Amino acid sequence: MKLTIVGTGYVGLVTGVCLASIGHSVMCVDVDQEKISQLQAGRVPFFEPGLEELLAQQIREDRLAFTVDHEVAFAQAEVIFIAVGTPQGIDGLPDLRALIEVARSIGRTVDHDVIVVIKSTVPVGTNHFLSQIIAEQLLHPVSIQLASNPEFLREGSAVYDTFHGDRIVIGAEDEAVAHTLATIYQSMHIPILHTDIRSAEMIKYSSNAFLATKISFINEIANLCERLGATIEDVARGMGMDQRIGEKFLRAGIGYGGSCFPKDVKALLGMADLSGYPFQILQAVERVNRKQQMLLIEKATKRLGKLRGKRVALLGLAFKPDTDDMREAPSLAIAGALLELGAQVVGYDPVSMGNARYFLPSQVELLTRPEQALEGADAAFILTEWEEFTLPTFAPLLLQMKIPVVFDGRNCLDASALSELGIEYHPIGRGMDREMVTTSFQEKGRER
Ligand SMILES: NC(=O)C1=CN([C@@H]2O[C@H](COP(=O)(O)OP(=O)(O)OC[C@H]3O[C@@H](n4cnc5c(N)ncnc54)[C@H](O)[C@@H]3O)[C@@H](O)[C@H]2O)C=CC1
Ligand SMILES: O=C(O)[C@H]1O[C@H](OP(=O)(O)OP(=O)(O)OC[C@H]2O[C@@H](n3ccc(=O)[nH]c3=O)[C@H](O)[C@@H]2O)[C@H](O)[C@@H](O)[C@@H]1O
Repeated sequence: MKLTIVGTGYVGLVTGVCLASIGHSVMCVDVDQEKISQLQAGRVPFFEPGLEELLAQQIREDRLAFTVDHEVAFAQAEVIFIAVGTPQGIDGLPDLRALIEVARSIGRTVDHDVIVVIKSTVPVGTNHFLSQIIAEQLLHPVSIQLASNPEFLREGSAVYDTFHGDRIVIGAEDEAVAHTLATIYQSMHIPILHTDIRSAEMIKYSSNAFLATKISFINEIANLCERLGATIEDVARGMGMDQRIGEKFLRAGIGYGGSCFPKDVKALLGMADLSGYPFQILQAVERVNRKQQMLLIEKATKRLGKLRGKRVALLGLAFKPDTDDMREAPSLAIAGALLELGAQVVGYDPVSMGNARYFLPSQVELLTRPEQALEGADAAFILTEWEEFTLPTFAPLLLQMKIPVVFDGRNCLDASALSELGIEYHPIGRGMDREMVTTSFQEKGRER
């Protein structure tokens, strides 16, 4: 089919490239001329494993093209997918300006019947709202039907996720529209769930909010494990083996970040608020996440005393490995808090140094090699579980520190390798003082 994708961010580009690779003819449009020029030259403007190879192949095989001209992009389209950003607005709710702009442009431009699919994550009711905007702008007597098709890919494994998704959700009021969309994805052999539009919009937010809840929950269990002398990895494994719980998203750490969980949790809280329903669990999820981001600072202060004047090396700045995305990365809150405490902050990341310079305060010194960041440091914070930190070649670099003390916010280092080198290691959720906690707790019981 002839498909158009509006917006060439993560979702738009990955969707466009993947749909081209299963044989559709795809035209991508973006307002960012520089991005489009890069894409036309076969370059992906962000770090995403496997995407550039697939992009180049689709361009070569003439199934994928790019433009900044909406008229050109819409001219042949049978289905238009909208995947523009819906960033958090000043009131905490998603900013829908880019979507509204695209809806107006579709209304003014399209001169044939077309299905418009909203892929962007949007508050419940937005599809309906956008269909009104399109209708207000229509210059031609055509039928434009809307559908919701939320996206569930993760950055860092976006291409894999697109071909191996657990489900494709299609929100459409019209059976024929749902059928056309199902046909587009047919060769991916992924289960398709057809719902009404509002439920599809809600599935996206509830899924992200539930995953964020899982993370805050396991982080609180980890904090308790430290106090009660248990080990979070064993606890998470034991919980996850119960298929009703599932093993995924039970990695304790310094909290979730990224362009979606923080914003989508806020948006769902905002929607609940506007409808007069206090969403108490989700309020706690957000609070726990904010607190968890400060955990390494608490641990370092306990171990080293006041951090004023101390040199702290932040290793890993992106919000997770295999991406250079710095949006809402825990490193931002941690660096800001350390600077406020008067610490000297240095940072290193294998791929996100360019974005890090743009997102982090200028007082944070960025160094191009981990050993440079570690040299003379009083503390090292591991903030992203990049593979290079887990290799045997990494641990000896920690000996460059003033005193080698590591606070691992992702529990990704090998504790026994560090101990052999005489490096002091502070992971998350691994209780050390089992005896003391157990006896004091049991003694209390005996007293009763
Ligand atoms: N990043 C992710 O992993 C995921 C994002 N989402 C959702 O998908 C949506 C898009 O997210 P990202 O791809 O991260 O966004 P992004 O911010 O990386 O990219 C958005 C793109 O839209 C373009 N754009 C803005 N206005 C435009 C217009 N009028 N016409 C054409 N292009 C326009 C921008 O120039 C930009 O290239 C958001 O709603 C997000 O919540 C959903 C699942 C995963
Ligand atoms: O709506 C979105 O944009 C996307 O948001 C997340 O994907 P993403 O943000 O790319 O990354 P995740 O792998 O989900 O990680 C998010 C954050 O949670 C943290 N995390 C994840 C898993 C875990 O067990 N523990 C944990 O702390 C990560 O470090 C990261 O900071 C969802 O996983 C996707 O399904 C969804 O499409």
